[in-house]
Amino acid sequence: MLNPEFPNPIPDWNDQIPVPVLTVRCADQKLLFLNRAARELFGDAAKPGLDGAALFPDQKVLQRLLDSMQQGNETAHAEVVLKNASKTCRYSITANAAEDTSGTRIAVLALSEMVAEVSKPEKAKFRSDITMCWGIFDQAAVGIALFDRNLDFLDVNRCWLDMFGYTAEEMSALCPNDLTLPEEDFLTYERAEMLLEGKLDQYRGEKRLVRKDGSLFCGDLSASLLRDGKGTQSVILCFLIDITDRKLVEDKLQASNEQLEAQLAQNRLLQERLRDLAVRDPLTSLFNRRYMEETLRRELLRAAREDRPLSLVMIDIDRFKPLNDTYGHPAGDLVLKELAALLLRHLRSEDIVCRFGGDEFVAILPGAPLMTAAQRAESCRLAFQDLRIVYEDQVLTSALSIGVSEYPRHGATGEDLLFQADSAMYMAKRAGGNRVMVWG
Ligand SMILES: Nc1nc2c(ncn2[C@@H]2O[C@H](COP(=O)(O)OP(=O)(O)OP(=O)(O)O)[C@@H](O)[C@H]2O)c(=O)[nH]1
Repeated sequence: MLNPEFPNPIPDWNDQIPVPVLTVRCADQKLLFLNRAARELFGDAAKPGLDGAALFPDQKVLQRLLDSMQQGNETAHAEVVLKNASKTCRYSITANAAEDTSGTRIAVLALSEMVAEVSKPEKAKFRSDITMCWGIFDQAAVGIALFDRNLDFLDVNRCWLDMFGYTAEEMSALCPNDLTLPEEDFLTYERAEMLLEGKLDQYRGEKRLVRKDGSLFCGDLSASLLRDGKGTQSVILCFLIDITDRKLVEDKLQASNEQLEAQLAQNRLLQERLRDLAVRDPLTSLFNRRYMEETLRRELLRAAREDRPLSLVMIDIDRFKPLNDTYGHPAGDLVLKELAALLLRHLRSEDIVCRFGGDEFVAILPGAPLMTAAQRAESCRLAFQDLRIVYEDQVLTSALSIGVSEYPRHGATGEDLLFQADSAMYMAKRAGGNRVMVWG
C-alpha cells in the first residue's frame, strides 16, 4: 500500500491492528494510509492518494472531523453507516491529530463497529410486514418513506419517487442527505437516534429539496418512529408534502405585506407633515395663531392645576411698513424670518413662540412670572435692536415694541391675557417704540 507520492507515515505493524485505521492529510482530505482491516472494509477502490471523503456515504463526515483537527482539537468523534457487499454496519470513528515526518498535520482515524449487523433477510421481512399492514402505502397522495436506524431507505411510495424524479432502484442507492442542498440536512443520524431512543416524539422541518434533474422544491417533512408488533424492530417513518406552491403564495403575501407596511409608514410621515403644515406659519416655520390659541388654553389649564404662573409676551416690529415699502416685500420677509430665529434663540425650548399675524409675534412662557418674562423680552429687544440684517448689500435695522401680561395676576382667560399684552405693547408704541411694557 505504499505510494511514493503519499508515503506511509505510520509503520507497517499497523496492519496487525484488528480495527480499521486510516490516515488522512488534513489540508486536502487525501488518503495517506489504510491498514489491512481498513482495506478489507473499504475494498480495493480505497487507495492512498484518493479523496478520503469518497469512502463515506455522507461525505461531510470526514470534513467535519478534519475541520475539528484544523481548529486545534486533538481528538474528534463521529458516527457513520458503511455498507459493503456483505453487511451494513454503524461505526464510531475516533480521529486523533498527528504530524507526519515532514510536520504536515494528519488525522489518524480508527473505526469501531457499534451496531450489530442487520441482515438483509430480516430487513426485507420487516419491510414486507409494514407494506402488507399498510395497503394504501403506495397510493397515498403524500410522499412516504421508511428508513432503518442506519438511515437506509427501506421503502418509499410512488408519490415520494414522483416528487424527486428517481426510480425506486436509484432512490435505494442514495442516502437522505443526497436529497437536500449541501448546506442543509434532511435527517441527521443524531435526530434519527433521538427518535429511536424516544428522546424525540417527532421531527418536523421545512426543507429545500433537490430533484434528480437538479431543480429545487420545498417540502414539509415530518419524521416519527414506527415499531414492529413485538417492539424489537423500529423504523423511521417520514411524510413529505410538497409545499412549493404554498411557499410561493406565502412569499408573495409577505412581500405585499412589507410593501403595505412601507406605504403605511410613508402615509404616517405624510400625515405628520400635513399636521405640521396645519399648525405652522409657512414663512417663519413658527407655530401659527390657531395653534397658539389652542396651546394657550391648554397651558392655562395646566398652570391652574399646578398653581404656577404663565406669562404672555406680545411682540411687534416698529415701522415695519416703511421698511417693506423702502426695501421691498422680500426684504420684509427676511426681517420676519430673522426675528423668528432670534426669538427661538432667546427663549427656552419649553416656551411656545408663534407668529400671530403680519409683523406681530406672541410667546407663551409657562411657569414664568411677570418680571422674568419682562427680562426675557428685554433681552430679545436688545438683541433685535443690534441685529444687522443684510439684504442685497443693504443693512436693515429695526426695533421691537413688546407688551407682557401674566396669569393669574392680570386675568384667567387667554382672551384677557392677549388683550392686556396687546394693550401693553401699544403703550410701548405710543411711548416711542423700541421698549418693553408690562400690563397694569
Ligand atoms: N414682508 C412682509 N410684510 C408683511 C407680511 N405680513 C404683513 N406684512 C406687512 O406688515 C406691515 C404691518 O404694518 P403696520 O401694522 O402698519 O405696522 P408698522 O408699520 O410696523 O407700524 P407700527 O407697528 O405702528 O410701527 C404691513 O405693511 C403689511 O403689509 C409678510 O408676511 N411679509
